[in-house]
Amino acid sequence: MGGGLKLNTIYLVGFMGCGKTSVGKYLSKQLEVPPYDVDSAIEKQRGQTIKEIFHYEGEEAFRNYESLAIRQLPLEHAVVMTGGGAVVREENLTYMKSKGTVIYLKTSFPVLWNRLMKEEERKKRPLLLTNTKEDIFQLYNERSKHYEKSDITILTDDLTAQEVCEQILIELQRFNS
Ligand SMILES: Nc1ncnc2c1ncn2[C@@H]1O[C@H](COP(=O)(O)OP(=O)(O)OP(=O)(O)O)[C@@H](O)[C@H]1O
Ligand SMILES: O=C(O)C1=C[C@@H](O)[C@@H](O)[C@H](O)C1
Ligand SMILES: [Mg+2]
Repeated sequence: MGGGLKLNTIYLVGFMGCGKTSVGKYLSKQLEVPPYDVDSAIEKQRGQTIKEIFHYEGEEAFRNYESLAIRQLPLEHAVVMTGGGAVVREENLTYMKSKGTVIYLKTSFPVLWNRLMKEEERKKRPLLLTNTKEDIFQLYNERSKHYEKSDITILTDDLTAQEVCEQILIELQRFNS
C-alpha cells in the first residue's frame, strides 16, 4: 500500500476549488484506498444536489448532514475529500485529526477565483451564487485560520492536481517517519 506508508484515513481540506476532489481521485489510486467525497456522499444519501439542499433546507441543515457524513465513514482506510466548509465547525477538524491525517491544500484567492468562475464550477456551489466576490474573499480569510491547523500544508498554486498528489505522498512519508 502506497510504498509502505503507514496509513490511517487521509482527510483533504481547503477552500472551494483548491482541488480536494480532483487531487483525492489521484491520491486514492496511488495509496490504493477508496476515495470518499463527502459532498457526493451527502448528495447520494439525501437524493438531492448540494444546491437543492441549500435551497430547500438551508445551510445549517447542510452543515448537519456534513458533520454526520464525516463521522459515518463506512471505511477504515480512505482518502476523504471534504467540502470547503467542513472546518467551519471546529469539532469536525478535531474529529478528523483524531482519526487520521488532515492535509490542507492551500491555494491563493486569485487562483481559486479564476477556477471557480468557470460556469460549470460556479453553478455547483450555492455560496457562489448568493455572495459577492468580496463576501467570498472574506469567507476565505475567516476560514484560513481553521485550515492552518491541519497536520500538513501543501501549496498548490503552481502545481497540477497530479503534482499536488505527488507532493502529498512526499509529505506523508516525512510526517509518518
Ligand atoms: N492543481 C490544480 N490546477 C489546476 N486546476 C485545478 C487544480 N485542482 C483543481 N483544479 C480545477 O479546479 C476546479 C475545482 O476543483 P475541485 O472540484 O477538485 O475543488 P474542491 O476543492 O473539491 O472544491 P469544493 O470544496 O467545492 O468541493 C476543477 O475545475 C478542477 O479541474
Ligand atoms: O465552502 C463551502 O462552504 C462549500 C463547499 C462545497 O464543497 C460544498 O460543500 C458546499 O457548496 C459548501
Ligand atoms: Mg470537492
